[in-house]
Amino acid sequence: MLYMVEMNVNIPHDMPEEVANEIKATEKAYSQELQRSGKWAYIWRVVGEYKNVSIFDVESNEELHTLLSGLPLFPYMDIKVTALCRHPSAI
Ligand SMILES: O=C(O)CC1=CCC(=O)O1
Repeated sequence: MLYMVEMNVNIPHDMPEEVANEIKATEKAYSQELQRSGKWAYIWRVVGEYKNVSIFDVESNEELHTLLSGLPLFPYMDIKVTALCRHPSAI
C-alpha cells in the first residue's frame, strides 16, 4: 500500500542545539534504514520549509503508524497521511 506522508518539523526553539542535533542524527539513521528496506520509497525536501514529502510502501495502516510513531522527531512533527492508489490513466 502506498502513502504520501507530509512531515512538518517544529523543533522547540528552547531545545538545546546538541539535543536537537542528536535527535536529527538518529532520525537520519532511522529513515535511511527504512529507505534501504524499500518501505520509505522517496523523500523530498519542500523548498523553503522545514518539511518533507515522502512516499511509503508498506503492508497496512498499522505498519505505517508504527513506522511513523517510531520516528525520533515524531513528537516534534505535524504529519499528514494520504493513501494513494494507481490512477486509471497511468501507463
Ligand atoms: O528533516 C526532515 O524533513 C525530517 C526527517 C525525516 C527523515 C529525516 O532524515 O529527516
